[in-house]
Amino acid sequence: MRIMLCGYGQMGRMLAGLIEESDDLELAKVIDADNVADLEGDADYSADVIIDFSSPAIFDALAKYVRRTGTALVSGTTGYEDQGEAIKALGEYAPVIYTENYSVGINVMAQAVALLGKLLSPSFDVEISETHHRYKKDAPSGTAQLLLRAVGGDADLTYGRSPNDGPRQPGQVGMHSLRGGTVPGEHTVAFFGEDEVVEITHRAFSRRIFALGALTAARSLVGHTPGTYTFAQLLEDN
Ligand SMILES: NC(=O)C1=CN([C@@H]2O[C@H](COP(=O)(O)OP(=O)(O)OC[C@H]3O[C@@H](n4cnc5c(N)ncnc54)[C@H](OP(=O)(O)O)[C@@H]3O)[C@@H](O)[C@H]2O)C=CC1
Ligand SMILES: O=C(O)C1=N[C@H](C(=O)O)C[C@H](O)C1
Repeated sequence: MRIMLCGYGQMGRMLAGLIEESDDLELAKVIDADNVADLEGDADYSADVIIDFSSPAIFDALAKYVRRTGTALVSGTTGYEDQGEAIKALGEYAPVIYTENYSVGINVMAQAVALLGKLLSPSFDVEISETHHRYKKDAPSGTAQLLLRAVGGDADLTYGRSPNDGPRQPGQVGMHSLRGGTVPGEHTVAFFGEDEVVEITHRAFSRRIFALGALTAARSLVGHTPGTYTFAQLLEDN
């Protein structure tokens, strides 16, 4: 399977290493900030799939390429205003998957959190916290927003605490971001009740889980007709 990588940062380089080590994968092209123009004109790198871990800034050029060539797209880039909705719309032209997190653990945690939200709301207050490495550009993380959707939170009611905020308002969901060191990604959803707390945490010990998840999605996506697929659907193929 021929893979075009968009973004050659921490994720892009890890994916390139895994492609190099594998027998069935081949690197067709690398697009980075300095050669985005390579996507334009009549360029076609005969890739079976594009894997994108870059920046929302690439979206227009990438979308044009997908519409023109119909190449399957696995996208994990976060920081989009609309959390990937525009990427998902490319499903009209190619098989597409967008998720803010390609780990199996977060996929299952989102389902667990949805159940806890249903069982514990509205009497329990919900707070979401995430910790990432010092280089991460966006906050809150895409995964924190995925978990907020899962727990049934309303984005208009999210807040971060500051000194004069006063008491916590009913129905609000706290979103808290910590940045430092080399943490690949930690997410906690806490449900605070009267004299009790339920917490569920996912810790990534390496970016490898995201890269392997993206490759699993890519292998599965390539056999599909145009459309938008979820990570859960593609995992079922394995
Ligand atoms: N869904 C998931 O499971 C995961 C998602 N992510 C997300 O993936 C993205 C990348 O993460 P990571 O690799 O750690 O970040 P890095 O900052 O290490 O890498 C980003 C790469 O994208 C490049 N880039 C920046 N702007 C553009 C552009 N306009 N066009 C093409 N390339 C561009 C950067 O180039 P340059 O260095 O020259 O600026 C860099 O090579 C982030 O949004 C992150 O949140 C990360 C891990 C897992
Ligand atoms: O930037 C990262 O590193 C990560 N970003 C994703 C996010 O924003 O949720 C996924 C993972 O947590 C790592």
